[in-house]
Amino acid sequence: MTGISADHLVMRFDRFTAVNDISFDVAPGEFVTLLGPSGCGKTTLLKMISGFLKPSSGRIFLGEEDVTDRPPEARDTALCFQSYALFPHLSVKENLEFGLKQKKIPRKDRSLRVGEVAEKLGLEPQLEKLPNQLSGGQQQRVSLGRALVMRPGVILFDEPLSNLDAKLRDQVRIEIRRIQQDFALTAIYVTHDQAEALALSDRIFVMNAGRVEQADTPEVLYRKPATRFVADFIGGANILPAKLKPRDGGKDRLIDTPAGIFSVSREAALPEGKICLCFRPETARLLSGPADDALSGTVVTRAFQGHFTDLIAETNGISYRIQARETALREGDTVYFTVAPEDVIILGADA
Ligand SMILES: Nc1ncnc2c1ncn2[C@@H]1O[C@H](COP(=O)(O)OP(=O)(O)OP(=O)(O)O)[C@@H](O)[C@H]1O
Repeated sequence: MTGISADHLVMRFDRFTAVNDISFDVAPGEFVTLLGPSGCGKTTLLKMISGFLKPSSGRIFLGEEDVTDRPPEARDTALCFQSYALFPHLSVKENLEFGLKQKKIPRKDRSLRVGEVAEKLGLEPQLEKLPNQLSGGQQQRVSLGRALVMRPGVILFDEPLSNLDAKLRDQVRIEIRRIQQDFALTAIYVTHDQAEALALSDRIFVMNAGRVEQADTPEVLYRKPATRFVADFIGGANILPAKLKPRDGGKDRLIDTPAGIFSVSREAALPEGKICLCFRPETARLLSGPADDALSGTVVTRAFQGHFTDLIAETNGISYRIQARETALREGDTVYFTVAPEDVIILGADA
């Protein structure tokens, strides 16, 4: 297994900096997702790792080896991307074999590898078909298979599921994770779909404007986002302007927001300067009526979602989302709720 390290990577296109001083270590066998909005530099970073782009400055290591100046074919990486890029005139088997032939792998070894990968991916019945005789999911699998037969130490994915419908996306996503583990591959996966990132990754690098804002496990990113951008990008977050109440001698700190006064544990670190308060919609606990420490708002919209009901409520012109397990509340009703101090996240307002 091969780890990946980046040391102060920068990519400039003329005067525009697409990747701005990124350093990281990915452990052997780790599954890391690059997540961020369109244009934040995900694909550029992936292309530098695979060798299709040479960084303006900085170094890339695969294992112990500095590969910065090596072309893609001399790196232990394989790339799998969205437009399946299969050769239309070659059968599935020939498509799978293509890279192996180019690498002059002997015939016997080629059929062994193709057989193994076809079996793992359930492609054996399709081997003689042409790509246009396959479904989108099958084509994506061939594309994945083509990368896997090369037995790379590192596999790189660029939005591999974006051409698939929602159901198939779920299936292939599970397959990708299983295959990555079965083949003990180190994986870097690019997406702007946060649900995909949360479900797949050991760690997610949340990118914004050419930088990594936070690199952490999905759980930490969700529960302890380091910046407002991360809180907003990962999961639904209610973000409210906030001020620390000056006279708060009790067990918890009191935070004043337009939606009411929240408590946050004294242990929670408070950033310098202006702050904002964040809570996740599902952490609001509904009360049956007014209570001492209750927050309240007017229900503006209600949307039944099956296993929960989404309420958009408003207080003093600020709206926020609450996810209720079960509720009879309707538009115009008053919702009373609390958020436990440990579920309240305080962030710098400017970050
Ligand atoms: N060859 C290039 N020349 C000039 N600018 C480029 C080039 N390649 C990328 N860029 C710019 O660099 C920025 C990052 O592009 P990149 O493709 O890495 O974004 P991304 O995060 O992968 O976005 P998306 O999710 O839309 O694919 C964008 O603003 C893009 O316009």
